[in-house]
Amino acid sequence: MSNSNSDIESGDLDVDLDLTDPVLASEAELAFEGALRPKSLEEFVGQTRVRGQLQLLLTAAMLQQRTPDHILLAGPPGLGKTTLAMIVAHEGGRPLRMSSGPAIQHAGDLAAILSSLVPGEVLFIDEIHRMARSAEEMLYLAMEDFRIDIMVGKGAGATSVPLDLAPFTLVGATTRAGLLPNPLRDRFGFTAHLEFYDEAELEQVLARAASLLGLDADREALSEIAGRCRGTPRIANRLLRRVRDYALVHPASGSGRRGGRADLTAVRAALELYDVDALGLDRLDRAVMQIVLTRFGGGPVGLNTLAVSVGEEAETIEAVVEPFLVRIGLITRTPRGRVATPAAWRHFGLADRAPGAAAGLPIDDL
Ligand SMILES: Nc1ncnc2c1ncn2[C@@H]1O[C@H](COP(=O)(O)OP(=O)(O)OP(=O)(O)O)[C@@H](O)[C@H]1O
Ligand SMILES: [Mg+2]
Repeated sequence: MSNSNSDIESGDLDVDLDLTDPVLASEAELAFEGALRPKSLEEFVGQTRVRGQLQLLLTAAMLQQRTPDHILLAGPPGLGKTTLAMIVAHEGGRPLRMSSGPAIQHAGDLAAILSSLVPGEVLFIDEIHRMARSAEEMLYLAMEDFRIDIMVGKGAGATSVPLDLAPFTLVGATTRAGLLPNPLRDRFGFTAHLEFYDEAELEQVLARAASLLGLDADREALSEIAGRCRGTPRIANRLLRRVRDYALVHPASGSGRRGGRADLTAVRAALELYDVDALGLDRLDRAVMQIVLTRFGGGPVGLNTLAVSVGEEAETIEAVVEPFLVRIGLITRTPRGRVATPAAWRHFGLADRAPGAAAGLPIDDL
């Protein structure tokens, strides 16, 4: 936790803000997210490679007046998958139908959606790895031939009736591309792998959001938030909103725009209050790291053991917490489990307890 000259003690308040779980986000947060979503590829910040690839695919389809190929968007939560799906529809002037894997639990659920698509429609299936297996098989045929077979009747008298579908573009999103069966993955014409954003890109995301919120935030303030949002635009926007709240409640001297004025002091105070440390680790990240470091002496620890120890789903640890911890070099994945790096021991002020420290090795040599 960084020092701040705030007069607020974060320990006095029981604030439990989940910065990563979209399911726990309040409706207000979701409305806020929607309002900040870029509407075109041009407005979409960063992911230069994916943007170029998508642009080419969409433009080629437009030139030939056909529906674009199916697109799979893969990557950790909050990096812009839903936003890109909406952009694909918007850029081509096509209607968009939104569904999700957990909502498709029977082949019939999918048949109902597919048979009601209009020509050229974009069908977005979020969390596509959670779709029922029977629906997955129906989707193979639908993606390839724009056709499905509907079973009529039961038992020995059952027959399958083919049904032609309107040509459509499937946009699938997944945080766990590895869980998709190969036949499904292979039927996408293009897979976009979204990467975490760098700080310069996050500053752009934040500058855009601040201006939409009418918040007057200086460069230093935005850069501080950018360094603490785990490479994730959703978290950047959410932290910015907390900073905006802080700026409204503690107006700095001098003028501000309608949404208030935020400087470095306000950012540090707000983020300290919400328990976001200098690296952007939140409570869950820190809980995971503490367990690896203190209970398991730095590891290796298996994913399931870790999940049980912090009382979280293994899936959350694997999809939400771990990719970031690996990316910033606090843990590494080994065949025997997760292992803390020297940087982790240092960040948590435990360098003297690191394995080998007693032997007098400098921590960087461990
Ligand atoms: N490249 C970007 N430029 C600007 N804002 C972005 C960008 N990517 C994402 N955002 C913002 O981040 C928020 C989250 O993005 P989005 O909902 O698309 O993420 P997601 O990948 O679908 O996450 P999940 O896996 O949780 O569904 C949106 O409100 C959007 O405004
Ligand atoms: Mg999404």
